[in-house]
Amino acid sequence: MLEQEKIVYEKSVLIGVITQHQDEEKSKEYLDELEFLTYTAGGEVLKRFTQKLDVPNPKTFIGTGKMEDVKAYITTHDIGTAIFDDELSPAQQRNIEKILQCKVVDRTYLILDIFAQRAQTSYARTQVELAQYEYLLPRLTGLWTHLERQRGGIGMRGPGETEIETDRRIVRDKITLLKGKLKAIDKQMATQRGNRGQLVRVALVGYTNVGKSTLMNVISKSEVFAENKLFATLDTTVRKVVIRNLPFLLTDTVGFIRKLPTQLVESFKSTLDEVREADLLLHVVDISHPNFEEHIASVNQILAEIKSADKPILMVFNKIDAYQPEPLDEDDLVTEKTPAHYTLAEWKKTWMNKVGDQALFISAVNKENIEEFRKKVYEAVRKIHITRFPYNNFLYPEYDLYTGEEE
Ligand SMILES: Nc1nc2c(ncn2[C@@H]2O[C@H](COP(=O)(O)OP(=O)(O)OP(=O)(O)O)[C@@H](O)[C@H]2O)c(=O)[nH]1
Ligand SMILES: [Mg+2]
Repeated sequence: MLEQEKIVYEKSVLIGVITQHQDEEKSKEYLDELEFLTYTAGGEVLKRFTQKLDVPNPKTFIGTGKMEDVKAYITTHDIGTAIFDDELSPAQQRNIEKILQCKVVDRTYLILDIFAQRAQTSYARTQVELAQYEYLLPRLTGLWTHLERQRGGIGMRGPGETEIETDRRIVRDKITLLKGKLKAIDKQMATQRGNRGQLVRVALVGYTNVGKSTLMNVISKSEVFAENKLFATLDTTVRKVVIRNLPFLLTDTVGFIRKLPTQLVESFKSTLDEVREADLLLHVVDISHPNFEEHIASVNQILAEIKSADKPILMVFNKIDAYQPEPLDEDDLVTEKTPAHYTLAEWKKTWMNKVGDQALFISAVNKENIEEFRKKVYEAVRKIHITRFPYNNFLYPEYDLYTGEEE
């Protein structure tokens, strides 16, 4: 059902809108991210279209004139997929497909497609499959039936045409089946988590591609798959880590993203349970990304949704090696100084004011400040550990920098 195959980069166009809630700059940021998603899914973007819109057209999302432009471009450039940044209703998707005569996918489906491509374990695959079927169910009639599904590529790694052409009942049965299967695995995983005993649990959380897996590798000396694409990690990895005799469990989790499809949040319940059941969260941030503050906000929002926002959290600002403030000439009295101009020192101060000493700045790749990172993690874990094992409290002295051997 889920196919993993190497594909040639498929020619795509992106379509986004500028609205009251989403100005030109924001719209550009979203499209940058959508382009990265497209690349991750195996596509290349030849052109972006944007339109100012107060309310989306109920039939075709964007207006008729703009649609003509898109169609002309698609025809002359042999475009395989039109990718919309916003969620399309099933009817909109069908209408647009009829007009454009190419595949039409939205951000949600693109993310589902990437997840399908990357799911490794049977658990992750089941979760993705369920999310795909739920996405497909309201869209069953006539979806891409005029296109050859055999060609593969973006959006084609989902349930195939046989299911689509038979009837919804089969899909519903399949959904029930997958839900049952997941429930069984969830139970099993809950037991497994229960069996891990009383060790302190620490979870790496953060936006996708911030360096969680890289950091996991650095601190646990393990080999977790990391790469410069979105959603490199779909399956949770749990490692036992020991810092100065102090053992704890470290979990690497799936990265978060804006507009995370609700189907996915739901079906990745067990993955998120790892976060929910953690004692301490390491919120990793890519400070070199121009929108890192927004990323923090969306991660915090998801943490709140899964009722994990009030756990102890260490803010780990990663990729300081790649951070570059926008230059601001000292003589320039016109340009207003914005956070984009902050130096690293200014960011440190800002975050110190916000969260005290619960913020640190590192480079996982260059191993900069890793010693301080270990110290902070050690101290935070120790605090929790000694409430659980008060009798061996003396085993874990204050971490003192620059002495003692590293684990
Ligand atoms: N410059 C720089 N790049 C880094 C650093 N840490 C990680 N990266 C790079 O960032 C990319 C993403 O790293 P991952 O560790 O896969 O990120 P992740 O947060 O696990 O990503 P997902 O699993 O996709 O959510 C890789 O190309 C890393 O090499 C760092 O400190 N500096
Ligand atoms: Mg990862």
